[in-house]
Amino acid sequence: MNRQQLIEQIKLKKSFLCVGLDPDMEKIPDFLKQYPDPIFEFNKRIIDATKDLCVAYKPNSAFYESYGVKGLQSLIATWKYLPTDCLNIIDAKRGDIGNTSDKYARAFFDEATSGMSFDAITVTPYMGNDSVTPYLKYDGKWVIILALTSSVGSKDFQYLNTGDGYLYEAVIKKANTWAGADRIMYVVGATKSTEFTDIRKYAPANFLLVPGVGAQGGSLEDVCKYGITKDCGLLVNSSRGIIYASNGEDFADAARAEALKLQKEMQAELEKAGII
Ligand SMILES: O=C(O)c1cc(=O)[nH]c(=O)n1[C@@H]1O[C@H](COP(=O)(O)O)[C@@H](O)[C@H]1O
Repeated sequence: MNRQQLIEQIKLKKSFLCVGLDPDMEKIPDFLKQYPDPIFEFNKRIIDATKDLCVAYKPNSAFYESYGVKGLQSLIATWKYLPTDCLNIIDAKRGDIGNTSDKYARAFFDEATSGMSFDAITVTPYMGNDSVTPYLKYDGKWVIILALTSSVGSKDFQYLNTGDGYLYEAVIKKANTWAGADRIMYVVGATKSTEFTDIRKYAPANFLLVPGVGAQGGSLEDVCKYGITKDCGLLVNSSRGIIYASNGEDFADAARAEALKLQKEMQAELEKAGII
């Protein structure tokens, strides 16, 4: 899905919600465990219940890899099931030397090799240009670079003063030279909403993937106040707040209710910004 298609979906669905698919066997409802692939069954029902309310899905690879071969099978089945009118993001947070990054890019972008071809991947920029550019060789695919994360640990490195601003600012300035706003997004945590004004100085047009609302306590209103652009420019993710709204038989309905609450708030923000 390209930038224009993403913007169209945001306007059509009046939403910039990304649903995080972080399935955990200890948290999914017990009755699903009778199915041959409980994780896929869980995801399938979450997707069915939310697909008209969101514009993106983000499976986090750790929640699949931790179950070994079976987990990867669940991830592939989930990727195949994701609706084509939603951007699908693999949250893999990879970063390695060039030839290794080539392999990671194949793992997540090359269906003929791995059985999966996501639209976008999260990557860590720490190893620099040659660790990121292999993903950009895939036409039309997005690279989502960690800039300022929602985590407490963001202060350890991302806020280091380089003498010319914070390290996270240097990351954005440098990554902007690798590709434009039609190929690169940045991760900025919702818990860092006051920094959005600063980030918009360096990334005025890029979409920002914003995790951290819901379970981590970030405010959607503040994110929009400082981060929204004329094209919206935001994909706000919630994982646990939606998918674990209930662990009973009603889990999909409960997930829908939480997604609907966020979609309504997003609609109001899009109207306030004059986007719809
Ligand atoms: O890259 C991410 O998606 C990410 C970056 C970040 O700074 N913080 C963060 O929480 N995430 C991911 O976003 C999701 C947040 O999940 P919830 O806190 O349950 O909504 C998890 O999959 C995290 O790994």
